[in-house]
Amino acid sequence: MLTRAQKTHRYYHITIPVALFCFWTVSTLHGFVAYGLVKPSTYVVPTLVALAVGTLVGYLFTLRKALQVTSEQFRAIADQAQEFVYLRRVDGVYDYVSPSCAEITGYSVDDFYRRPSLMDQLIYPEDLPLWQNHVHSVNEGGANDSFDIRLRTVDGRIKWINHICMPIYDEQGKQTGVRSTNLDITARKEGEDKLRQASSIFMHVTEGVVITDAAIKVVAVNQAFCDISGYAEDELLGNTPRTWRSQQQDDAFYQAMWNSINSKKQWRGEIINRRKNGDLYPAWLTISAVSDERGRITNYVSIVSDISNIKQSQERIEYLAHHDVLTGLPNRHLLNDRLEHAIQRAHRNKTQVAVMFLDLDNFKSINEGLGHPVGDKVLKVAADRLDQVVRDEDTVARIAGDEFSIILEDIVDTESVAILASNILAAYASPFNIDHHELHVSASIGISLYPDDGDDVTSLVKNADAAMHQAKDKGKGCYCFYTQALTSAALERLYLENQLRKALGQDEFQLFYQPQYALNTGKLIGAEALIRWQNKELGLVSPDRFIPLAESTGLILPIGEWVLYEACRQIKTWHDDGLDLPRMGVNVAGQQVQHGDIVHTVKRVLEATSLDPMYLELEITESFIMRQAEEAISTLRALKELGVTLAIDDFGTGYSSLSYLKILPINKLKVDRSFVKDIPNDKNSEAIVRAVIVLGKSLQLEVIAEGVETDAQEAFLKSEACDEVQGFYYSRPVPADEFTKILQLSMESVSEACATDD
Ligand SMILES: Nc1nc2c(ncn2[C@@H]2O[C@H](COP(=O)(O)O[C@H]3[C@@H](O)[C@H](n4cnc5c(=O)[nH]c(N)nc54)O[C@@H]3COP(=O)(O)O)[C@@H](O)[C@H]2O)c(=O)[nH]1
Repeated sequence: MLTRAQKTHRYYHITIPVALFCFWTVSTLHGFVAYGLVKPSTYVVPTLVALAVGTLVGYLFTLRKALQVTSEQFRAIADQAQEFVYLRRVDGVYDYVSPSCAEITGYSVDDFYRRPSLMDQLIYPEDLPLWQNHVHSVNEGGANDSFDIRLRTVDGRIKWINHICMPIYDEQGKQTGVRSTNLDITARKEGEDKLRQASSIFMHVTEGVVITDAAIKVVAVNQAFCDISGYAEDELLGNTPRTWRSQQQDDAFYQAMWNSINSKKQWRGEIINRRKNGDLYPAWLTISAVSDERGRITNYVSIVSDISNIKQSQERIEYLAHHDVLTGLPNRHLLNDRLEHAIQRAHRNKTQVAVMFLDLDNFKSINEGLGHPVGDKVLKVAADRLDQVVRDEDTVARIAGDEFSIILEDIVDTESVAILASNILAAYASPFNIDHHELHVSASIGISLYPDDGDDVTSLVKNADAAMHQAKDKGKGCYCFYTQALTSAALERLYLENQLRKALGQDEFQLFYQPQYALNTGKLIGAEALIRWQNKELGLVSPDRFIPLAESTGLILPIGEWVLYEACRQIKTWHDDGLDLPRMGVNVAGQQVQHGDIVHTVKRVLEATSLDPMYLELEITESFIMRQAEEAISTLRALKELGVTLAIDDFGTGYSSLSYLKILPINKLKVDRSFVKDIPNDKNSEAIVRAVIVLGKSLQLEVIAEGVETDAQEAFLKSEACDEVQGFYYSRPVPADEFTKILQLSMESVSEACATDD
């Protein structure tokens, strides 16, 4: 590779001898012509001058040759150098550029010769201030300089170089340029970066890292491990992992661990370690063996994660998955597990297991009437009382809402189970005092026995549930053992429920209307709307059969709303058709009132049907009103404010409190038909009916007697001055078209009576 100077002066060594020879020839010829051949001075002087000049030139040539050799040696070295070497004049022109410039920068030697100061243009923009400083200080006569800097190669890559720069001066000490070597240190820089990152990770990672040598002596630990273990770094360095061993793992554990490390170069798993303060903690540990290039293990790197929190969360999740949060009792899953095991044990030991299914009787009223916080407290007290009655080895579980289940193992005889059931009922006998409320909570209990009533979890729980429903049907607050007959009853109930769910959508309901009359005038004063269910498969289903089911399944809400709408629509239609009906009585189930939406529902229905509220009478059962007296009052008042009238249905059956009767916003008492039925044979019934009529009068309430079937009953009621009557004696409940005829007849008789009066 030729430098720019070599290229310029490559023919000088021929030019100078030729010039000397010309000088000697011209001088000698000049002497010969001027002084003649014989005179020595004519050729001696030029010869001496030529010899002297020749000697001097020869010396200079030797000197130059020596310089040229040195320069060629420099070039040879520079050409071979890994570094990119250049000589640059102060004006930026390159006198020499080594070939490795192409490898480092991507630009060729000729690119550098052609483009002065090319190096300045390659500097990475962020490093330009550093470079410009350097150039400035070199130009200002600065000394040698060495630093790392980034440049951008021809294809846009960034490379790190170590730049060494020395100023070049002429004989007068004036700086003529610079000599520079540039070593590509990109790989080293990347290595340093990686090392820095690794070191940063080592120091800051939240997992503990322990590095041992091949002899398993700790050579490095990070801060995280010191935090986890409680040891300071210098307490660990030089020691072995025995320092934090917990002795919780046996020899076989360590044997398996080392087998894995030796064969797979790695082991990972859970381990119990001991902190410096003696506490044990679970850790997730990964140990990796590190080998040198010859495959010899040089170190072991352990990564330790303290998983105490994860373990605690796991245990919490496990607990929540198997327990009821409110009461802390096992939930349905755990109950099923335990029952499964109990059955297996009983099977092996030829013993019996009893399953009790317990449902609180009036919990819904409390929960909805007094609010869920009170309901929650009731459930807790109910759970505590249960827990106190059963044996330690029995399982008490809360399986849903107000339903609990108890597993009794190793029972000697069914009598002992019955005694326990009685004890549970007795435990609920005393009132629950919650938030200043004295609440009376009873329970219904169903009992099934393994192996007689089922040999698996599902059938035992299902049969205990069926027995519990039997206890409810028997009047609540009692217990029942499962019998085979209950299964068919439960199946029928399920079938009925499924049909009932579809009934509204399939338009299977219809309203019948039963007339009500003023006893002293015989005038039609109203009608009671009574629902009928015509099902394709079941035929006509009595409300006595499906209303309790609708109430227990919550279906009473949509069904009740449908009844309300249909009754209001019908009376409005009659009115629009000019048929006079002063009042329409509609039965409202307790749940509809408790649900809290009844006021809005009634308002919405009245608006939708454009019925004047004065024509609507809501009949609410006495038992519900008295159970929920305090809570019901505000709802009844709101209903009254809408303009509707209110009647207490089935009066006489629900232990009315006189104090409540006085403040309830009601208009009418409806004597239950069970009392009317026994008139005139039963003096007690007569006395009750008489008392209700007197009570109604004293409270300025109207009294209607329902279930009137005979003229004797009517005569009795007349003699006691009962206001109104309803019953088969006058008419059975009839469909709307038949009732239209009753209405028309009634209007005709009224106009006849008016005509007679006239
Ligand atoms: N929540 C709702 N309950 C309703 C609705 N429709 C009816 N019911 C309740 O179902 C029970 C049975 O009702 P039903 O079979 O319709 O019986 C009513 C009358 O038919 C019957 N009655 C009337 N007069 C006589 C009679 O002289 N003798 C006799 N043996 N029975 C007679 O009484 C029932 C009306 O009772 P009541 O509502 O108490 O006035 C019943 O409890 C209904 O309340 C509904 O839409 N929603």
